[in-house]
Amino acid sequence: MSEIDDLFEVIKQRISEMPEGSYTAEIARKGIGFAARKVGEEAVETVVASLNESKERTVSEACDLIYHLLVLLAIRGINLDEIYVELRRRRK
Ligand SMILES: N=c1c2ncn([C@@H]3O[C@H](COP(=O)(O)OP(=O)(O)OP(=O)(O)O)[C@@H](O)[C@H]3O)c2ncn1[C@@H]1O[C@H](COP(=O)(O)O)[C@@H](O)[C@H]1O
Repeated sequence: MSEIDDLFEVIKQRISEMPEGSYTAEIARKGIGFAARKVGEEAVETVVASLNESKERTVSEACDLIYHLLVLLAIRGINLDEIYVELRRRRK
Protein backbone atom coordinates (compact mmCIF):
# COMPACT_ATOMS: atom_id res chain seq x y z
CA MET A 1 0.00 0.00 0.00
CA SER A 2 1.15 3.54 -0.71
CA GLU A 3 1.48 6.36 1.85
CA ILE A 4 -1.79 7.75 0.49
CA ASP A 5 -3.63 4.44 0.99
CA ASP A 6 -2.21 4.17 4.53
CA LEU A 7 -3.23 7.75 5.35
CA PHE A 8 -6.72 7.19 3.94
CA GLU A 9 -7.17 4.13 6.18
CA VAL A 10 -6.20 6.19 9.26
CA ILE A 11 -8.56 9.01 8.19
CA LYS A 12 -11.51 6.57 7.79
CA GLN A 13 -10.74 5.07 11.20
CA ARG A 14 -10.67 8.52 12.84
CA ILE A 15 -14.01 9.43 11.23
CA SER A 16 -15.54 6.17 12.41
CA GLU A 17 -14.15 6.32 15.98
CA MET A 18 -14.09 10.14 16.41
CA PRO A 19 -11.37 10.15 19.14
CA GLU A 20 -10.61 13.28 21.20
CA GLY A 21 -7.57 15.18 19.93
CA SER A 22 -7.93 14.01 16.33
CA TYR A 23 -7.84 16.85 13.80
CA THR A 24 -9.66 14.63 11.29
CA ALA A 25 -12.47 14.03 13.79
CA GLU A 26 -12.61 17.79 14.40
CA ILE A 27 -13.14 18.43 10.66
CA ALA A 28 -15.79 15.67 10.51
CA ARG A 29 -17.61 17.25 13.48
CA LYS A 30 -17.67 20.60 11.67
CA GLY A 31 -19.22 18.93 8.61
CA ILE A 32 -18.76 18.57 4.87
CA GLY A 33 -19.04 22.32 4.23
CA PHE A 34 -16.00 22.97 6.45
CA ALA A 35 -14.11 20.03 4.90
CA ALA A 36 -14.81 21.33 1.37
CA ARG A 37 -13.72 24.86 2.33
CA LYS A 38 -10.44 23.51 3.72
CA VAL A 39 -9.72 21.77 0.39
CA GLY A 40 -10.28 25.09 -1.39
CA GLU A 41 -7.98 26.95 1.03
CA GLU A 42 -5.23 24.35 0.78
CA ALA A 43 -5.51 24.33 -3.05
CA VAL A 44 -5.00 28.10 -3.12
CA GLU A 45 -2.05 27.81 -0.70
CA THR A 46 -0.49 25.13 -2.94
CA VAL A 47 -0.91 27.30 -6.04
CA VAL A 48 0.62 30.34 -4.29
CA ALA A 49 3.55 28.26 -2.98
CA SER A 50 4.21 26.77 -6.42
CA LEU A 51 4.43 30.25 -7.94
CA ASN A 52 6.20 32.22 -5.21
CA GLU A 53 7.77 29.93 -2.63
CA SER A 54 10.40 27.22 -2.27
CA LYS A 55 10.09 23.63 -3.45
CA GLU A 56 9.94 22.53 0.23
CA ARG A 57 7.02 24.89 0.96
CA THR A 58 5.25 23.64 -2.19
CA VAL A 59 5.68 20.01 -1.10
CA SER A 60 4.35 20.90 2.37
CA GLU A 61 1.28 22.68 0.96
CA ALA A 62 0.66 19.81 -1.49
CA CYS A 63 0.67 17.40 1.47
CA ASP A 64 -1.89 19.59 3.29
CA LEU A 65 -4.03 19.59 0.13
CA ILE A 66 -3.83 15.80 -0.32
CA TYR A 67 -4.68 15.21 3.35
CA HIS A 68 -7.72 17.54 3.24
CA LEU A 69 -8.91 16.07 -0.08
CA LEU A 70 -8.74 12.57 1.44
CA VAL A 71 -10.75 13.77 4.46
CA LEU A 72 -13.39 15.26 2.13
CA LEU A 73 -13.61 12.03 0.11
CA ALA A 74 -13.95 9.96 3.28
CA ILE A 75 -16.71 12.21 4.66
CA ARG A 76 -18.47 11.98 1.28
CA GLY A 77 -18.27 8.15 1.48
CA ILE A 78 -15.99 7.83 -1.55
CA ASN A 79 -13.30 5.16 -1.46
CA LEU A 80 -9.88 5.40 -3.10
CA ASP A 81 -10.81 2.34 -5.20
CA GLU A 82 -13.39 4.51 -6.98
CA ILE A 83 -10.71 7.12 -7.71
CA TYR A 84 -8.32 4.48 -9.00
CA VAL A 85 -10.99 2.95 -11.28
CA GLU A 86 -11.72 6.37 -12.80
CA LEU A 87 -8.02 7.18 -13.24
CA ARG A 88 -7.51 3.81 -14.96
CA ARG A 89 -10.50 4.46 -17.23
CA ARG A 90 -8.90 7.74 -18.36
CA ARG A 91 -5.49 6.20 -19.01
CA LYS A 92 -4.34 6.59 -22.64
N1 LIG B 1 -1.47 14.29 7.25
C1 LIG B 1 -2.05 14.94 8.12
C2 LIG B 1 -2.19 16.37 8.03
N2 LIG B 1 -1.78 17.26 7.10
C3 LIG B 1 -2.18 18.46 7.55
N3 LIG B 1 -2.82 18.34 8.73
C4 LIG B 1 -3.37 19.41 9.58
O1 LIG B 1 -4.10 20.29 8.75
C5 LIG B 1 -4.07 21.59 9.33
C6 LIG B 1 -3.81 22.55 8.18
O2 LIG B 1 -3.36 23.74 8.63
P1 LIG B 1 -4.26 25.04 8.66
O3 LIG B 1 -3.29 26.11 9.03
O4 LIG B 1 -5.03 25.21 7.43
O5 LIG B 1 -5.31 24.68 9.79
P2 LIG B 1 -5.55 25.35 11.17
O6 LIG B 1 -4.65 26.55 11.36
O7 LIG B 1 -5.51 24.29 12.22
O8 LIG B 1 -7.01 26.00 11.02
P3 LIG B 1 -8.48 25.43 10.81
O9 LIG B 1 -8.45 23.92 10.58
O10 LIG B 1 -9.24 25.78 12.06
O11 LIG B 1 -8.97 26.16 9.60
C7 LIG B 1 -2.98 21.59 10.42
O12 LIG B 1 -3.60 21.62 11.69
C8 LIG B 1 -2.27 20.27 10.20
O13 LIG B 1 -1.83 19.66 11.40
C9 LIG B 1 -2.86 17.05 9.06
N4 LIG B 1 -3.41 16.41 10.14
C10 LIG B 1 -3.28 15.07 10.21
N5 LIG B 1 -2.60 14.33 9.25
C11 LIG B 1 -2.50 12.86 9.40
O14 LIG B 1 -3.80 12.35 9.55
C12 LIG B 1 -3.80 11.23 10.41
C13 LIG B 1 -4.86 11.40 11.47
O15 LIG B 1 -4.57 12.54 12.24
P4 LIG B 1 -5.51 12.92 13.48
O16 LIG B 1 -6.89 12.95 12.95
O17 LIG B 1 -5.03 14.25 13.96
O18 LIG B 1 -5.33 11.83 14.48
C14 LIG B 1 -2.41 11.13 11.06
O19 LIG B 1 -1.78 10.05 10.40
C15 LIG B 1 -1.75 12.44 10.69
O20 LIG B 1 -0.41 12.28 10.46
